[in-house]
Amino acid sequence: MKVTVIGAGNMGGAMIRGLVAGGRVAAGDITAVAVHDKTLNAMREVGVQATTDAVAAAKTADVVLLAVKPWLVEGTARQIAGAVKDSALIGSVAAGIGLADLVSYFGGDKPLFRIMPNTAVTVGESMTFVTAGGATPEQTRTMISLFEPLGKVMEVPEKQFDGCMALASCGIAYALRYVRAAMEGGIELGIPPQMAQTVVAQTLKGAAEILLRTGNHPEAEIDKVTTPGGITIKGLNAMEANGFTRAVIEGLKASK
Ligand SMILES: NC(=O)C1=CN([C@@H]2O[C@H](COP(=O)(O)OP(=O)(O)OC[C@H]3O[C@@H](n4cnc5c(N)ncnc54)[C@H](O)[C@@H]3O)[C@@H](O)[C@H]2O)C=CC1
Ligand SMILES: O=C(O)[C@@H]1CCC=N1
Repeated sequence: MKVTVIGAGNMGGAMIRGLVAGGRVAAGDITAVAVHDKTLNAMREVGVQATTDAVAAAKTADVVLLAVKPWLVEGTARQIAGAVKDSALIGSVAAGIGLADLVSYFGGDKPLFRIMPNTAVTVGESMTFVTAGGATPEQTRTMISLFEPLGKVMEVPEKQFDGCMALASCGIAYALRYVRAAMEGGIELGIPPQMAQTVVAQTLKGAAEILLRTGNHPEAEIDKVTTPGGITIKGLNAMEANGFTRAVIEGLKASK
């Protein structure tokens, strides 16, 4: 299977590295399309082919993934639309570009996908969403299987896509901002920054593992921590008095 990724920046580059590490596609069958020499060279170092010629790279591909900024998707799509094979799976990771947009660029007779990973593709722990349009179940399975080595994958209807993107693709930044805030609090409490970072990251990892392994509601797990009259409930109440939950909800709702 030949995979062409157009745009090898933060997300495209991370996906390519993840695909190579995932091993479901041979590095030599992956082509990165980029515009800058530095990016082309970085991609060649990963072992994939690299070119500036999007049309040529699209022509031979079984899967084409668009990973340019949203405002460049239409131009890039229209540039390659006549070149892609009829059977090629076409995916876009661009925020805000819907299936209807992709149909208008490529036509309605192609297997089209919206794909939304997050930057944890770099460590094989992405939360990736896939929405298919005009694709057979087998084609959808093929697209999903490409991303499975990069983390967890969920197929979702398009109406859930933007909410999922806010929770996971933007959400990884929100989780990291929590880490930064916690580190700053830890430093006030006398913990050195690097140590605070390790402590907070491991604590988040532990919290995430509890939820993923048990499926328990977070509040059930919080109850196990909050000793009546103890110190955790004082901390939680002080955080809520300062708008913690409200700030998270408003931030997610603003992510569109
Ligand atoms: N950064 C993230 O966490 C996520 C980004 N996305 C989506 O991924 C897409 C790319 O975002 P980033 O990687 O963050 O941006 P970026 O700016 O890091 O990468 C885009 C790359 O595309 C290249 N490019 C521009 N025009 C090109 C062309 N005609 N041919 C080939 N390459 C071209 C740029 O030089 C750049 O390297 C966006 O549409 C964004 O919505 C989706 C999920 C998460
Ligand atoms: O901030 C953005 O627009 C992109 C899409 C999801 C994560 N980063």
